[in-house]
Amino acid sequence: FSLQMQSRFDGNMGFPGGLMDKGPQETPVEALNRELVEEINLDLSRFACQQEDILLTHVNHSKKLVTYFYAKEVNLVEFSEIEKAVLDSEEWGTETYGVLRVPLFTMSDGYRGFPVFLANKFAGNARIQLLKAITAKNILSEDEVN
Ligand SMILES: O=c1[nH]cnc2c1ncn2[C@H]1C[C@H](O)[C@@H](COP(=O)(O)OP(=O)(O)O)O1
Repeated sequence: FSLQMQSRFDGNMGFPGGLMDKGPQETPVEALNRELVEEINLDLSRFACQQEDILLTHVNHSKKLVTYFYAKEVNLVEFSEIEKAVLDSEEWGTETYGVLRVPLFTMSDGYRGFPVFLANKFAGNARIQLLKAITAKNILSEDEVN
């Protein structure tokens, strides 16, 4: 398994995505697909997210924000193509500062690998979203994550 995140302009780790445009003109999944093109140059003809890819909805009362988290499964060849396309995205170097694979293992010292990665700073609730994706997609069990 591999799992893609990005380093953001603000120094946080996060997932590609963003806010919906104001007004009724786009649904959450349409906004996501628009942001995926802007931030990671995703080929929507092959990899567009669908409503059924939704994993988590979260309400942030203090920020008056509802976040929707979608996870799309692809094979390793596709994953690699998606990674390489990021360098040609419109927002490379402005919003998107790096594309990264999350280390989905823990080394024999019990710390290096995934635990070290989790010590990063994450945008919004991206850390919770990451843990949800890992258990929902059966990459690690809840016990292993804990
Ligand atoms: O990966 C994320 N998971 C959850 N929330 C996130 C993530 N990345 C950003 N955010 C939060 C942080 C901000 O409150 C908003 C908007 O983020 P941003 O990327 O700056 O949005 P735009 O592209 O400017 O629309 O979401």
